[in-house]
Amino acid sequence: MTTPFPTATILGYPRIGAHRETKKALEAFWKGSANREDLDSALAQVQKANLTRLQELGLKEDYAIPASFSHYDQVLDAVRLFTAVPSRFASSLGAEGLLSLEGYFDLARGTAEQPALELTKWFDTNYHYLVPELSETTEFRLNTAGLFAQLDIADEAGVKLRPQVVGPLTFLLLAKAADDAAEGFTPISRLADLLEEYESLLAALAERGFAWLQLDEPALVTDAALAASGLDEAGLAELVASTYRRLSAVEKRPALLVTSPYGDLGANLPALAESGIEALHVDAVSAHYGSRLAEIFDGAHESRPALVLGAVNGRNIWRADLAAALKALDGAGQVAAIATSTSLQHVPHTLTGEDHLHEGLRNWLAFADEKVAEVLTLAETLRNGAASISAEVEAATVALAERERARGVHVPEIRDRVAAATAQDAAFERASAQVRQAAQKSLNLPELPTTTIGSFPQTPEIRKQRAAYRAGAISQAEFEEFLRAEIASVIRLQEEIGLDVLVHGEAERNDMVQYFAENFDGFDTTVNGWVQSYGSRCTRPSILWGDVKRSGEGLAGEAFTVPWISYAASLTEKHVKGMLTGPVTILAWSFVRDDIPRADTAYQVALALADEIADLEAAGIRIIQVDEPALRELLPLRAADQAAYLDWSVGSFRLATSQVADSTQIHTHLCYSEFNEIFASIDGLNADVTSIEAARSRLELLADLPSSFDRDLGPGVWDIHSPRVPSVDEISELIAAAREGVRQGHLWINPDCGLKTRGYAETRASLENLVAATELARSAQTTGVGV
Ligand code: MET
Ligand SMILES: [Zn+2]
Repeated sequence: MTTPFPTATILGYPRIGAHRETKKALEAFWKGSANREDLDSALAQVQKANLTRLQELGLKEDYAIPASFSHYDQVLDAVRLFTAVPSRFASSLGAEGLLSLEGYFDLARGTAEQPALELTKWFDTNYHYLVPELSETTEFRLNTAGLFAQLDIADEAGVKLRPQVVGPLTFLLLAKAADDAAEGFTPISRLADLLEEYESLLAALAERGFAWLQLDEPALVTDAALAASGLDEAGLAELVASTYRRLSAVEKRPALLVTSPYGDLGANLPALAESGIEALHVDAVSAHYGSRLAEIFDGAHESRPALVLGAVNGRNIWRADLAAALKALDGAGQVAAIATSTSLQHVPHTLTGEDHLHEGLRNWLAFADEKVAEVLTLAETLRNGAASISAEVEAATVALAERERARGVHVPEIRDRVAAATAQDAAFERASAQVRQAAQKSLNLPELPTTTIGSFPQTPEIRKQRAAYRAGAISQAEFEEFLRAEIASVIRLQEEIGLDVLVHGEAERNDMVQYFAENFDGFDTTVNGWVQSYGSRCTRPSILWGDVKRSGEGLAGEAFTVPWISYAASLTEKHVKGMLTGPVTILAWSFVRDDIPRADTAYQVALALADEIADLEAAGIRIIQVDEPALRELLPLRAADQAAYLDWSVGSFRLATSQVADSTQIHTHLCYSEFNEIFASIDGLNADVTSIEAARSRLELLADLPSSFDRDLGPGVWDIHSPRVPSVDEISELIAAAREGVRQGHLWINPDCGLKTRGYAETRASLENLVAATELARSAQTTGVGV
């Protein structure tokens, strides 16, 4: 264990490829248009290109580059590495009882017989991992094939890669009990068994001559780890200490680096520091360790791990304030290495090619490659002192000062408006639910009103026309003409089906957040700024860099959804919903400025939306939906921080929606959420009607609905994530369940989510069944049967 830890490193690098080569290779393989050999060679190329680039950038020390490539997901990699395969996937195991790459894809994507492992959010990021399913009989077995294949590719390229694996505690704390596990089984109860496999892994790596291993333990910065382990803070810290004491006691092993991205280790910090590991990474960006680091790493303790300071933000896209980073470095005690705070998997590859970005913006940014350079710059000071990087510090300081002064970053009128609005309670309040419900009787809605969530199928034709418009092949007028025809046909379809509250179908929107980014000041979009969401799926978040208002003249700017909604409304006697994306979701799915509190940005977005809502109302639209599918996404990992977040997230929704007439009905839509936590949020949002994803769980969530709940609710009765058409009977059953749970007169009938990923055939058939089932339920209600 004499190889020193490199002085500069990253916790992980994007694996989607600079031009999404990984995505393309995987999807071609899954489609059958490429064979395994094609896949392997395409992905080896991506990995080699990444290594070459990182070395060129300067990560040249041995073990500076982690083995962070993955064919799908890092947690699933650990499932394969330890053969932690649930029995329902037994047939995906190969002859030796191990998981091949093909079997690995079975777990990721599901098979004809088995749905995939559950996909869920990775801490408070927009990345999603696959949830391991364990039981008391899961037979762990070490299978190094996948990990070694990656290390071999690096060997060929002459790079000494640092093996990287999800740590044992995080693996078990993120896992869930398999369906066939005994009542009361908890994954963490398998720790001792799993550690045997980690011990074998250490031996196998030592055998191959690896001097370092990175074990990622982000679960140790969350309060969810307490619930998952059933321990209190001290109990968990003791478990952490004993786990790593045990691994450190393995005789022939690589030195251990334990990482703790996304937050504060709390009591687990001293536990890890005293456990015998050789290096400990802390996230010095999202945690404020203050003097706690210096107390442990002050140089007097020989037996302490090397401190790897995560000083460069790995998950935002802003250029580092190097002067501030130097200060943090100064206060941290004896720092052995500089790292990113998290893996760089959360940011795009590079700024190279993003030349169209607004004015100075490019100079304020750092994507993955630029962040590597920042890490190297800071690491330089470990050898040569702070003065050695004074030119770089100066350049960063100048860029930051320019950013602060740049046009649009600080718009006094917008700041004043937010300050004035948020100073009054009235800006967040509406009349009581009862008063509103009385005023909304004039909407003349039937019992059990039917509606959809907003989008209709985004057909290949729509995508083709949008691409033609963007490429300049058709004019704006031609494109708009096309969109109007599309809207007319969506309205006609809904009238034929007999839905009650109609939508315009969102054909003009490429994406529910980017569309707003394009119509607001303060945003910019990238051409190639893709980040992995899960597996081969990538998103291209917009960059929220300045103060926000609607684009166009004046502080209020110009309406942009109104022309489409009004056009749709002009084609029908029925109500057409105005459709907006809420402030929290706009923030959650964008890269957000780091120079002012998120709450302030959320309130700016809220007021821009309030302007659009006022214009929709003025145009005669009486039902307005503000979607907040991401409401819970940014929820802090530590309970102590959650109240402040809920205050501004819920507050910004209310600021956007509270200035309407009592007779205007505000809807919201929530999906991808933890159901048990959701009703308090729904109440807080103070919307009149909430549609919520529920079909897959067969409306289980209604069991948690408080009896005092007196708002309207539309639990989804059609799972739109699959192309299956639900029968009238199936929908009737769900409606019956919904009527048990929701107060009479307050139930809406709708699908789970928007229909943009569906085709028209299944959309029409499913909605017809939904309307038929609703009519059956209505007649049962009037005759008193089944109520
Ligand atoms: C992810 S929530 C989607 C809501 C949006 N209105 C749609 O129908 O697509
Ligand atoms: Zn949704």
